Amino acid sequence: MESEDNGEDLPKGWEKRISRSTGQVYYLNVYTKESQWDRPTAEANAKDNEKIRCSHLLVKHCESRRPSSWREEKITRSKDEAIELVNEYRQQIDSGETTIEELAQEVSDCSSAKKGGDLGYFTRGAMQKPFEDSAFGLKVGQMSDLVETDSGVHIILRTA
Ligand SMILES: O=C(N[C@H](Cc1nc2ccccc2[nH]1)C(=O)O)c1cc2ccccc2s1
Repeated sequence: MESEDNGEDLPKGWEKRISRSTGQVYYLNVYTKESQWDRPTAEANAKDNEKIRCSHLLVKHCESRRPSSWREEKITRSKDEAIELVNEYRQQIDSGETTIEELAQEVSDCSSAKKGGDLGYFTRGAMQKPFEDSAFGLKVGQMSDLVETDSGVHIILRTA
């Protein structure tokens, strides 16, 4: 017998949602962000295609894979200077003076700067490994320490 929605708790890892277009109830796997119409009967598993969402601030330097950005045609700062800058930005965020989204819009050398550094949802395998390892190690709402990739020096905020 299909278990009616008699207010019974959902199996772990599922959330009940209402479709904005049809008003129908559907169920969201909170790990993979996949959704389904049928009421789940088993725990959601965080398959290896788990999706998370992050925003980040990137400061490139002369050794970056592509030492150019919307901000600067030719980026010449040294890696050490980039690290110093990111540490300063981190302090401004930690002090509450600004947010990573606000700061990313002004100073991030990634094209995601236009969207406050939002990279959208992604699974493992999508981003450079050091970035992925840091991002998937964060809890939602948590900010990373400095992360170095071939692109430059990042601060990451996991948003979902
Ligand atoms: O690789 C990108 N941008 C590069 C810089 C960069 N390198 C990264 C490495 C890891 C994560 C984000 C990164 N952004 C660039 O502009 O030179 C991306 C931009 C955007 C924008 C929106 C959503 C995803 C992405 S990934």
